[in-house]
Amino acid sequence: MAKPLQIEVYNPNGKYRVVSTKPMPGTRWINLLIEQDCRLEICTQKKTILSVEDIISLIGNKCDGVIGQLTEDWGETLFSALSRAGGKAFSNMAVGYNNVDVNAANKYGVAVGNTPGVLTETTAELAASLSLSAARRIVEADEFMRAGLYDGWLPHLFVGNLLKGQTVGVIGAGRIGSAYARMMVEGFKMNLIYYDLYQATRLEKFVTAYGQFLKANGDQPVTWKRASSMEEVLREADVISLHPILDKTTYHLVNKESLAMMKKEAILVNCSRGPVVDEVALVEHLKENPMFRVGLDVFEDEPYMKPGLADMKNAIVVPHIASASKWTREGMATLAALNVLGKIKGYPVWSDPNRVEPFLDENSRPPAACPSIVNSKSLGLPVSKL
Ligand SMILES: NC(=O)c1ccc[n+]([C@@H]2O[C@H](COP(=O)([O-])OP(=O)(O)OC[C@H]3O[C@@H](n4cnc5c(N)ncnc54)[C@H](O)[C@@H]3O)[C@@H](O)[C@H]2O)c1
Ligand SMILES: O=C(O)[C@H](O)CO
Repeated sequence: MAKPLQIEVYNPNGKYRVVSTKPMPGTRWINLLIEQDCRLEICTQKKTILSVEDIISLIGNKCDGVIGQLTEDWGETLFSALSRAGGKAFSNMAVGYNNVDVNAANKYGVAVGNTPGVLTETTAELAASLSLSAARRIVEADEFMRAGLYDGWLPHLFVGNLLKGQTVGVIGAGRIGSAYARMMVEGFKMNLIYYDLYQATRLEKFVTAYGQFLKANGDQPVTWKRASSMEEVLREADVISLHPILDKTTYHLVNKESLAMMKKEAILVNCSRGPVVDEVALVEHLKENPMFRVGLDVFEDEPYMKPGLADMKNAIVVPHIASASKWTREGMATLAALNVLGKIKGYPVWSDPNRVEPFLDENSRPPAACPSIVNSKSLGLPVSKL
């Protein structure tokens, strides 16, 4: 028989059994659960990615809800196990939920939570950092210094791209894509071209107003354009950042053909999900186009990189850290815990998952609602009037 996984138990006599597959930052989420009569079991096993079998053993015979991670495969097997154990709630500690089979959750009547909003600016800031680092070749220059290769200023040393006046392209102008666009437009006076299935009205208004402000002050105004196809963005933009969800329509959105449409000196940033980019085609493109640069937070076969990527000087790679600020990660833990708690308690679903601030205020009790349940309509869950 497999050895049981290590767990830490809080409030052993609590009425509802909630499992968290990982320790998460902060203590507020723990306190919120135990104050509301939950027995909380946190898996502390030193194993980064838990298997489906590991999670089945954590669920056991009686489990009211699980807080899980984006690295876990939440499909038919886990939802049926959770349902057999009496569970009615699961929440990812992430906004993206491509690791979750929502149809399977619907079949077993399990609510699926996610954590939107709290990570919008944090993730956009990382995308902006990667854009800048790629444009100004910061990682290459840092390696050069540390290798003791710097022997004096030279006119050609690490010459990169100036962002001001160039065009930033955003594919997927939702919460994070729009926040990133605002940063690049306002911070670096870039013009914007974006592609999304929906019009980003607030973003357009922001760029228009900022352009008018610049003009009134005698500066060159910034402009925006909603592209009618992704290809238009690829052809026109100097820096392109990917922020769509991962689904069938965005899998390998950037591939050999689309890379060939981009400018030879363009910068591509991906802080969405790895499979949005065909990484094998990207490695080839980086090899053939040394002036093309890329900043990646996510990878097609995470945690692995496709062969050759790590050798490319024109690639900056970081380990899926876009939401990694203390405040954000603590907030994500809180939202995930409140999704599970709210469903267990029979609370309604918060009416606007884009406005989750009331749940994050440490000085007041959170609203009696689930902050964000992605299958609330399918399950016919009531919506909060608050
Ligand atoms: N790297 C990280 O750590 C990190 C952190 C947070 C989020 N993410 C990823 O970012 C994604 C976006 O998060 P968000 O909060 O901005 O979500 P969101 O739902 O607000 O935005 C996603 C946008 O993508 C658009 N979209 C969907 N299909 C598209 C298509 N085929 N072409 C173009 N646009 C399309 C949607 O219309 C929407 O506007 C998440 O789903 C997650 O996968 C990654
Ligand atoms: O989807 C998400 O939330 C990220 O990938 C982790 O923050």
